Amino acid sequence: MSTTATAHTNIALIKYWGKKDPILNLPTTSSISLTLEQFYTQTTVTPNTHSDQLILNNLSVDTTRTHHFLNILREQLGHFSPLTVTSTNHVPTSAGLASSASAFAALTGAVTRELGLIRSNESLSRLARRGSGSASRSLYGHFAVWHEGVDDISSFAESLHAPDMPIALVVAEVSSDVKKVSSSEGMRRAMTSPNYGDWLNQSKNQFVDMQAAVMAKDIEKIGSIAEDNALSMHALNLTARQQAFTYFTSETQQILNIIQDIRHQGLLAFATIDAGPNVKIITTLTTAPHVVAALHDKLPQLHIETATSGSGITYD
Ligand SMILES: Nc1ncnc2c1ncn2[C@@H]1O[C@H](COP(=O)(O)OP(=O)(O)OP(=O)(O)O)[C@@H](O)[C@H]1O
Ligand SMILES: C[C@@](O)(CCOP(=O)(O)OP(=O)(O)O)CC(=O)O
Repeated sequence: MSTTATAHTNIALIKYWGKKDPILNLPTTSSISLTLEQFYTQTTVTPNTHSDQLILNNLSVDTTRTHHFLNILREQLGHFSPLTVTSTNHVPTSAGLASSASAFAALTGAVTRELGLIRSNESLSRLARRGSGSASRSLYGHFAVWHEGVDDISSFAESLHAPDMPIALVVAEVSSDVKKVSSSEGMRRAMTSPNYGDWLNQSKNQFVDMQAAVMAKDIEKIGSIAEDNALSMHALNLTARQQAFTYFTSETQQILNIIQDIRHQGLLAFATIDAGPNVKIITTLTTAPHVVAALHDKLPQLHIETATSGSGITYD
């Protein structure tokens, strides 16, 4: 007896970068994301008689975070026996490409189904949030919104019910090495920046503007707001009072410069960056090949993949 679920990663256009409650994973801001079709996690859970185990990409790996999360699910859903979690990430792990988002969404779905429970995606999003905040948004396809909320009940994600649009995300993979500063630790440091309060206010306005841009299918506006939001998030890391840091490498900066150049040449291209050096370029389906060509022209070795809007959680 086993159950399999597949969830796609999502890229935040309005970022989650700070926790008002680290135990419940309550964020300091509401966030908006785009789910990606080409990057996903497939997870199978099988009961065993020994202990929780995680087999990730065919390797037996450290189970601490998974075990901790399964215990939260036991608390919330009722006791269940130890599980062998067999998971494949079709996305680099721990490289700021949101493997934890698809991972914890898929795990939440698989466990709930295995227990024979039928829960709404909203309720699953609240559970997934406890594993990794960004996972709350990965239950949904296309554009999702995670409402920051004030407690466990009110902090959930839902679909934005956005219209279809020809949006694409060009992922420039600078490095798939495991990052040195985890998202949780990065947020903790960023919150010590003297600019953090201003960032919260700015994010509130950008959240409203982003929703309007998404509903208007205005990809240029979506890109422009997302780039502003992301760059100011990374400015917090640099200005942290405690252990200031950056996820940027010289290649990250080079890619940002190329994006600026091609934008001046008239191409629709805006950058967003998460907890790692990789750059995701928001563009249109027809412009994406030109963005890829411009990047390869200057950086021939760069690993690039183009992603499109993806679907919500599915079960086998
Ligand atoms: N398929 C999986 N099943 C269970 N746990 C996973 C899986 N994939 C990743 N994880 C857990 O998530 C951690 C990676 O999460 P982390 O938030 O640090 O990085 P990320 O998700 O790649 O990047 P981001 O900060 O953009 O979300 C891994 O160390 C592992 O504990
Ligand atoms: C920069 C981000 O990608 C941060 C994601 O952080 P995580 O969701 O990985 O953090 P934890 O809740 O501590 O697991 C922005 C975002 O996805 O909103």
